[in-house]
Amino acid sequence: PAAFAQKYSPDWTSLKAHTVPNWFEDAKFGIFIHWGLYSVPAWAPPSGELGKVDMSRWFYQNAYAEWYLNSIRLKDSPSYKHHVETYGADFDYYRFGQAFEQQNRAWKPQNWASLFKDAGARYVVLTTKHHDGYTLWPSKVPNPKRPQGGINSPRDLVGDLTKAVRGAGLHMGLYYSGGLDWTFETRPIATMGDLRTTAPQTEEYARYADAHWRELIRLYQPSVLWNDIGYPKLGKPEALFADYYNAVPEGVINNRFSVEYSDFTTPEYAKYDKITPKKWESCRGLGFSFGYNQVEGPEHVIAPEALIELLVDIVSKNGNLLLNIGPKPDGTISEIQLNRLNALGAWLKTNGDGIFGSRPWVRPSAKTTAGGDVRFTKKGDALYAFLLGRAAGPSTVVGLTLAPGSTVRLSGGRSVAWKKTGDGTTFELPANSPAAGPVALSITPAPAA
Ligand SMILES: C[C@@H]1N[C@H](CNC(=O)CCc2c[nH]c3ccccc23)[C@@H](O)[C@H](O)[C@@H]1O
Repeated sequence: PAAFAQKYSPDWTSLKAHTVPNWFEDAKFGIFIHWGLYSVPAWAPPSGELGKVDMSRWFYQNAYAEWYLNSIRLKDSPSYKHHVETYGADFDYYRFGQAFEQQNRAWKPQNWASLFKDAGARYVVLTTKHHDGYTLWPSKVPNPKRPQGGINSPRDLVGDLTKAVRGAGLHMGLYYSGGLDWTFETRPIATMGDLRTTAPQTEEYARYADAHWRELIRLYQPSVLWNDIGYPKLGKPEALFADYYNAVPEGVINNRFSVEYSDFTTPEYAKYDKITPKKWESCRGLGFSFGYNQVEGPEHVIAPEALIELLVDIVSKNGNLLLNIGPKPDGTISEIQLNRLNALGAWLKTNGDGIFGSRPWVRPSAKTTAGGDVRFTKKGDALYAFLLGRAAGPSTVVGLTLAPGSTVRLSGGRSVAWKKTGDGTTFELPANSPAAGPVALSITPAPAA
């Protein structure tokens, strides 16, 4: 029997030999899931997107519903007011565990797996422990701050979803809040400075976080290590990374372990504006929150067309979109979130050929003479041009020159007439684009530039 090469050793030179596997490059679209005790109150002021709210206000009006515990520790926050009115001032946050554990008994993970598959997602990343310290798997690692327990899900939510997601042919990744754990540090965070000083740095916590990641890798062999908001300085990420890659050769590691090394970067409610050679993944909620927020309405949630255009833009620049869903405690998903997933899935069903398995072209974008936006991807000998907005009728893409005899098709196969003009190439698009979202054209052979 071939000896299993223990290929990686715990040093950066060895780890740098790891390359981003094709499955992650090809995947383009993943589903993030934030599910936990915070899903019970499911309440946050929809104050705006991260990056669009002044940091001096962000923590007091935190739009992230998964930050509920911190928000109710800030006595002049809208969340504290809501908490007192709804549960009473002396209702301890961790008592939400009873409702969460009772309600998720009804949850059927295969329903999520088929929903995400139909949406066109190729991988899933689930929170295993968020900042509140509650673990979504029955961890055997004792929490020294909770000797009496009550911080671990009795049901193996992580394992149940992993099995269902892999059964549907998707990759399974795991999120872990390495940087913050509010069972170790209970001081409220009102500023970015507090965020740094409340990140637990004891040897005890570093051992706890390392042991948790190692338990998760041993139990589930996740395809993605999605650590969040930093890692304790006394933690041993390089040893963790080497053991992880030896156990999961096609695994990928994100850039939030407080070390230089990563397989991919993780702009949050943000994206790059040009082709970025290092693999990246943009994450965001459908609204302003990752955890389910019951007060979010259509005015806070990204529109279907904007969501599809966001994915196309990110893919044209070498990124993936990790789109978050915030489920209710019983595992059901709100109508508006289902609506957006279905819109994206419907568009990808017809137009996904130029998305999945594609790579960036020589340039990511162009304009039409009508001022419309165009995004490019390349796959095999085809160039794909996505005309954003409701492109219809004769549309001229500026600066694009096709070789004579090139074939142009709409996704789904219908051929499209084209001609060279002074500005570029004019395509005779159908008079009205049937479904929402960009018109996708495949052009073979792909022009050189
Ligand atoms: C996927 C999201 N990641 C958040 C942490 N984000 C980051 O560390 C990068 C962006 C960032 C920098 N400083 C912050 C302060 C508050 C929230 C986000 C950030 C988490 O706080 C949030 O709850 C959710 O899990």
